[in-house]
Amino acid sequence: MSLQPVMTGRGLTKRYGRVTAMDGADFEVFPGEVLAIIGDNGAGKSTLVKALCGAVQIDEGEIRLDGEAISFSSPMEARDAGIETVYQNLALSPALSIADNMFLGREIYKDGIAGSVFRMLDKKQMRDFARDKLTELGLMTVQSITQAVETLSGGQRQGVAVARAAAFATKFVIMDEPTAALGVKESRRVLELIQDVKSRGMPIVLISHNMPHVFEVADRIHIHRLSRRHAVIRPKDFSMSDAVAIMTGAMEPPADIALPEGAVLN
Ligand SMILES: Nc1ncnc2c1ncn2[C@@H]1O[C@H](COP(=O)(O)OP(=O)(O)OP(=O)(O)O)[C@@H](O)[C@H]1O
Repeated sequence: MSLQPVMTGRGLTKRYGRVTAMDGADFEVFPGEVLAIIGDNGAGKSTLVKALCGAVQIDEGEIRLDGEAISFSSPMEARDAGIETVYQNLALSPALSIADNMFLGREIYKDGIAGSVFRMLDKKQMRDFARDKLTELGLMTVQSITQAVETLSGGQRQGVAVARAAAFATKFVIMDEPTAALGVKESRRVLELIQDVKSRGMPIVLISHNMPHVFEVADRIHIHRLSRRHAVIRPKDFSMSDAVAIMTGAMEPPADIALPEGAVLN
């Protein structure tokens, strides 16, 4: 049996009035890999991942999840299907606790009438789950799970966002510039987290402008150029300057899309 992609996009097109943000873009992510997406400003990377996670609706093309054609009308639907997104601007509520943030929008209610009628939250279960997930990823350095997110450092907040995504994703996690706002030490921790999440078998799609970070963690690099996929390379086959040259059009892209071992494209 060949390795099948978790998600594929074919001919994805998105127009905003006269601007074509995505123009026949292809995409695929396979089980167990970190797929980085790079491209110049305005190349259409964000539009692509927004289409994959239901935040943008495509005008043309087809998206398949585990081989089934899907069309998410909201990020909530993509989340329900097992695709979690960690946004650059951290979609956390600062005033809420770590545990409450982890369960934002998917709170656990108490059993019986207390939950079904009076909508009482099962705070203990949520706290225990949040603590377990943060501990699993080596993130329980915070004093308490009931601590407000606004009291955490940028790196710790990013940790909570990654732990939340890793805890609930069943298909893959999308990370949009997860290290952009962080210092050197905090970025390092996030890169380790990416490796940890990958080692649990969860694929990651990582948008980043940071070439050293991309080359450190990616198994494959999807290069986006002029609103579509231009190339897919393996970091071990190319240098960072080659990747940038392909991205800017200064170097011809390789003829073939690099695939994980054992994978075929239909
Ligand atoms: N909501 C929108 N309305 C109008 N134009 C848009 C919208 N979103 C994106 N665009 C345009 O589509 C193109 C692709 O944008 P996109 O944000 O996907 O690029 P990007 O590769 O993620 O860029 P960056 O690296 O700067 O974040 C750009 O020309 C952008 O101005």
